[in-house]
Amino acid sequence: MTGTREATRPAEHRSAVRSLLRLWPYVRPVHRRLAAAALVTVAASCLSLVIPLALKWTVDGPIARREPSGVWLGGLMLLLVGSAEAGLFGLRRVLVARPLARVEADMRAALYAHLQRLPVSFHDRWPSGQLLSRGTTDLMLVRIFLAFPLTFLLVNGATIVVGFTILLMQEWRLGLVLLAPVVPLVALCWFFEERYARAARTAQDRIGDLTTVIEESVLGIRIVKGFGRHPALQRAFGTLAEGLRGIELHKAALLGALWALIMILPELAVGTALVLGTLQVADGQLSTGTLVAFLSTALALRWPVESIGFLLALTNETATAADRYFEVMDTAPPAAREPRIRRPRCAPCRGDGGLRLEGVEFRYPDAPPGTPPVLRGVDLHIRRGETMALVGTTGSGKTTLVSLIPRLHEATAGRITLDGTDVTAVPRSRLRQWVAVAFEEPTLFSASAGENVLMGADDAGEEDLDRALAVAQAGFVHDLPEGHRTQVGEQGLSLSGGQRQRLALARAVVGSPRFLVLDDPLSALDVHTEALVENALREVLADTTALVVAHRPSTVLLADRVALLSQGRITAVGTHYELLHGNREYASLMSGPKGTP
Ligand SMILES: Nc1ncnc2c1ncn2[C@@H]1O[C@H](COP(=O)(O)OP(=O)(O)OP(=O)(O)O)[C@@H](O)[C@H]1O
Repeated sequence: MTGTREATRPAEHRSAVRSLLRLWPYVRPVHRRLAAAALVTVAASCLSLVIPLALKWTVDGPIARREPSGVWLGGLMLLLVGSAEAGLFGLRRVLVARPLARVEADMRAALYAHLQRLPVSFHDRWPSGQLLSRGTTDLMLVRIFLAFPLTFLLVNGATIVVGFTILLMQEWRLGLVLLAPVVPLVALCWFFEERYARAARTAQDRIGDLTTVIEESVLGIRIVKGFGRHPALQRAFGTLAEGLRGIELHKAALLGALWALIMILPELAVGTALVLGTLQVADGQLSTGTLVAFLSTALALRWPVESIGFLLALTNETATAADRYFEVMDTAPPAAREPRIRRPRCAPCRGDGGLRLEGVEFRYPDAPPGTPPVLRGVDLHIRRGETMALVGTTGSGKTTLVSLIPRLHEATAGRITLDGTDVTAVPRSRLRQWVAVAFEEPTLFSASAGENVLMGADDAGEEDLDRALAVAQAGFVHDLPEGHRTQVGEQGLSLSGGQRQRLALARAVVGSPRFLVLDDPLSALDVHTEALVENALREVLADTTALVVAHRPSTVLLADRVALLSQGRITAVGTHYELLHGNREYASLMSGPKGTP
């Protein structure tokens, strides 16, 4: 269902640090807050190292001298240090919560805006679940990393350095014993990093695949139920989920092994230091207080050392999340082809009015190599104010051709002009104001019926809405419980197919566009409603240059002329009756299998 797509291709080799550094532009606005939080955390952690020193002072001083008042003072010191430590950790949370929510929101907004700019061909290639998981789970990982592992990697690193300095100053030989595991631990982390990164990448990609499957089965629930496909889908989903479970177990095994070794090596060192220290105390080379302080410091360093394992794991997962995020962000919207400077072949404007396609060629980017382009050498001129029907066998490239006009896809050769202006020379925002589209598959959004229609024009008001609903014969909207303010549900699924098509048509005509591109927009209507829509459309189309993909004679009759698309080229242009009598392929298309027009 999801297949091997460009989206799920893991990066060959990457550096976690380089991946994380790419987050800097988003973190920069809040870096002072994060730095303040890190400083507060360092202070809190260092305070925890003061506790063993207070213990040493109490053991070697008041306890050894049997002074109860001194013991109370030692207790008070410990209480104050502990309270200050707790207060500082609380302050850290306050400092990071708001700025990090900002970072996550900004990254998500940037991703969403970028997805809107990316061409349809990108969305054809990327499964929606992969994009969803990158905009949700991956960004959540980034926020958690900035809030917790990043600070604690720095803070625990600083605590370890300060702690070992104190240990070496107290008793350098015992300090070296505790430092001994550092070399094997570094080697271990290096070994672990690469393996864990690979597992983390696979797991995060699988989550994207699972999201795609869930989304597809929820959106296609009618087909799933209608064909009784739920057991098969359940099995397919189970296989994917089982695969993810296996990868998560592999990650847990890697993390478990690393954690065990990270815990055991320092414990062995502490045990050795305890034995050696006790011998030194027995020989009178070391005071009891110093040994207590030494061991308390060593124990206080347990958490910073032990936490390195899972902090590295979280860091790795975040680097993977950052990679996945930037894979989308790095996909540049295709640069608009420069319009070729050409002398118009006919008198300026007169011949160039309307919609003109010259030598247009198109090949889908993911088409198998060696296959011919879907469109090649397409020449077509629709005069200003004219309505042209586009007819062709199924799969001949009609939808592809009309999608080139509003630049949903970019023509790979040739040029398209609107009233003499090359479409590639017009900013997309203006192009979308000039050209309105409606497709056979009407797409509605989770909004009210009116909002769905008004999406077709920036400045349209209630009057335009009523006119557009009338043209599209979408009067049913007024009978909905809350009129045009009624919510139509996700993808408009609370409406019938014909109702959805009429709303999509109303959206196309609401802005009275100069150019209208309709891809078989009446296919779901009954004959009676289709005739009413056509009558109303005729009025709209009188002022508009329109290209209408048509399969049925009734839709073709809307048009002034008809163009026949065959084998990727326009092979005939004329009125419906001219082609019906003069072109066999057209006659056969319009008459159906029995050959009766
Ligand atoms: N995203 C895509 N990637 C690769 N090939 C595609 C893509 N979309 C369509 N095609 C191929 O392009 C060809 C033309 O498809 P298109 O949808 O334009 O045909 P059509 O004439 O509109 O068909 P119909 O009348 O059935 O709607 C088909 O062979 C189709 O398989």
